[in-house]
Amino acid sequence: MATQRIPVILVTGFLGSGKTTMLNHLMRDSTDTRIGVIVNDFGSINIDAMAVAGQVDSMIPIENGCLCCAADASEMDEMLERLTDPELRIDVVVIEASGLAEPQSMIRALLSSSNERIVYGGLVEVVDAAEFPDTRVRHPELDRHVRAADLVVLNKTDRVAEDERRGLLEDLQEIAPGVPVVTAAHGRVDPALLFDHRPRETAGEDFRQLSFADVWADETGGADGCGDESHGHDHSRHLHAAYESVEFSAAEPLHPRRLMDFLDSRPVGLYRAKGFLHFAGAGRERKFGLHAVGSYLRFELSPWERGAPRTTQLVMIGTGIDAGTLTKRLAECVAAPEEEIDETHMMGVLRYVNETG
Ligand SMILES: Nc1nc2c(ncn2[C@@H]2O[C@H](COP(=O)(O)OP(=O)(O)OP(=O)(O)O)[C@@H](O)[C@H]2O)c(=O)[nH]1
Repeated sequence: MATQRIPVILVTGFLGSGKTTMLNHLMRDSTDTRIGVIVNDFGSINIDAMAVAGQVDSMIPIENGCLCCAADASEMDEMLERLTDPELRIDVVVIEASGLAEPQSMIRALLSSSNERIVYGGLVEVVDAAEFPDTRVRHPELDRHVRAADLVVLNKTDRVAEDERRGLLEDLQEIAPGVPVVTAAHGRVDPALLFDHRPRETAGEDFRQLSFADVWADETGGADGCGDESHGHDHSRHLHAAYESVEFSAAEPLHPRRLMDFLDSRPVGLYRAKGFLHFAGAGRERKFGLHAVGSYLRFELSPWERGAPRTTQLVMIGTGIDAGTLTKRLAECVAAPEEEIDETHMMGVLRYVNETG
């Protein structure tokens, strides 16, 4: 008899490429599908989980680390066990990996899962059209990630000119011949590309017949860059081996001008910053979502949740960043109670407010 198994889809992509944005779009656009989500944040404050919460049928956040390493098969199994509890009636599970995860390690963990209620549903790699050429130079291993994908989403096409977009499509075809690529702005892809609107009858058949050999095989010589002694991996080749995260929280509101000074002179190694800001003065009534990716900076405004504490929570991710200096500089952005802060102090911030966000 055919078994009805729940597809598990992996969403990977470098820091800030738009994974959470796409996930939120998918959830908004798939009201007839019950989606369970596992969100893996690299830092210890769950910014991504906060951005996804409320839209999803069930979610398990995993913070501080990279699922590709944290998840040996049994750990991954435990999380999937919870999400695939028949009582939750989940149709599809989406795992949003951290921006530094190794896709192939995650595929391997999924394929070796002993959970009989799931089936590997494929890998979606989100590519940041604006940043990819530079990021690829710094991290040639991204090519391997693209090759592991079943679908590549070339996101942020609104940030590149038409000829750049065409050039990127050609590059992606060269890197991963035959892997389908869809272009998107703000992660708006058709959910049907990722999952059926109703649960599929798999009859034991995988979405894509990936074998262990596929997962291990790679043009770079067979390794996926992951693996401890016990299964022959070398974690030092993982993207996240070179990155570190620094968290900052403050209960007291920030001075908007000092915060902008900090952001304008952020160290080059600080590639990604995200979180929520609580400003003193004219901006105090709104929650400012902060997103920095490379040189890109945006604030997304939203109301503070009723009854929720107004605080600042930030995660910064980069290479060669000095935690002590960053924390000290941010602490200096906290406004003193006697400081007068008016609209003019907010002007630097408002230049980066996302009108569509
Ligand atoms: N202009 C533009 N901005 C985008 C697009 N997609 C996402 N963004 C913005 O890019 C920033 C990062 O997006 P996220 O969805 O948080 O990226 P992510 O891949 O989940 O980030 P990490 O989890 O930190 O790796 C946010 O400010 C988004 O609003 C897009 O297509 N165009």
